[in-house]
Amino acid sequence: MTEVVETALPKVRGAALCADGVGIRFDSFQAVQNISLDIAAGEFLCLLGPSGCGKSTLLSAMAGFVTVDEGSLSVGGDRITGPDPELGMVFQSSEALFDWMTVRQNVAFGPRMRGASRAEQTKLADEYLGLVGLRHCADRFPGQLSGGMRQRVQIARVLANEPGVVLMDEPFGALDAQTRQVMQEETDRIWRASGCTVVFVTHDIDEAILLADRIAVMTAGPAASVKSVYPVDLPRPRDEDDPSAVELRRQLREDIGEEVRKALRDQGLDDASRDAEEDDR
Ligand SMILES: Nc1ncnc2c1ncn2[C@@H]1O[C@H](COP(=O)(O)OP(=O)(O)OP(=O)(O)O)[C@@H](O)[C@H]1O
Repeated sequence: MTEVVETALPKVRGAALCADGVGIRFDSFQAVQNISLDIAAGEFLCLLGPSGCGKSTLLSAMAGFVTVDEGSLSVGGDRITGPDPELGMVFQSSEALFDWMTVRQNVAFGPRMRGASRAEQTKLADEYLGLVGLRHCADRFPGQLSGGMRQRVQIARVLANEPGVVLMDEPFGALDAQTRQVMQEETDRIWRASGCTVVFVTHDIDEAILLADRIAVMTAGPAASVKSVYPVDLPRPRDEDDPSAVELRRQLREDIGEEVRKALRDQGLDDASRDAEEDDR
């Protein structure tokens, strides 16, 4: 059980994120095309879609790491032209942490870079470590923590920059099933406490139903776009056995299954496509 320290953190106000007709190419390869999404301030949006459709590419463009070739992306009404303190990214791998720094130094890194005083750095780091339930680990090094704990440090480090939007690229993909479940519950709690807007990429339909306000399903690539957007009108914390959750899971499986089969057919893997169809039945 995570020991969560009550904090006096001000609610960080989420920022709205808007994609307007976004297209991204790698040389002559059109990865995504005509993506339009209006994500409200404080909303939790999950991006689901077949493997290789362009979820990470879109998320990286939202983070300002990848240039948009058509259309535009904006945060809080300002066009995204590169990395921006308003946009925080949590990666799948906790290798993103600095192994030679203590947990506290890792979380204080952003405030230090923006010139906060030493006392303010420590205060912010401890506040956010409290929020993710890891204040007691502040003096340890990342290598001394479990995978789930390292991911919580990553989340605290991003939140210490007080971004309006947190972008998460399959952050729990490398964790075992049990730790993953704990992290999903933690994410729900941390997101509500922080008030940030979250865009969360996942392969996992159940994870999306557990966390999202809305789920955007992408088509198979190349030139992937948004196929459908599902609101998740279920009370939190979510009950996966709620009949509405069961029905939503069925719809999402069908919707994504169609795209996976299309992708397999396009790759000439028709036998695999037939097998996938049979698995769905
Ligand atoms: N730097 C790059 N150069 C060339 N092609 C790229 C580059 N990055 C991604 N792609 C291609 O763009 C497409 C989308 O890749 P992306 O990683 O965004 O998909 P994804 O939906 O996140 O996949 P997965 O679910 O398997 O992680 C793929 O065909 C990939 O090969």
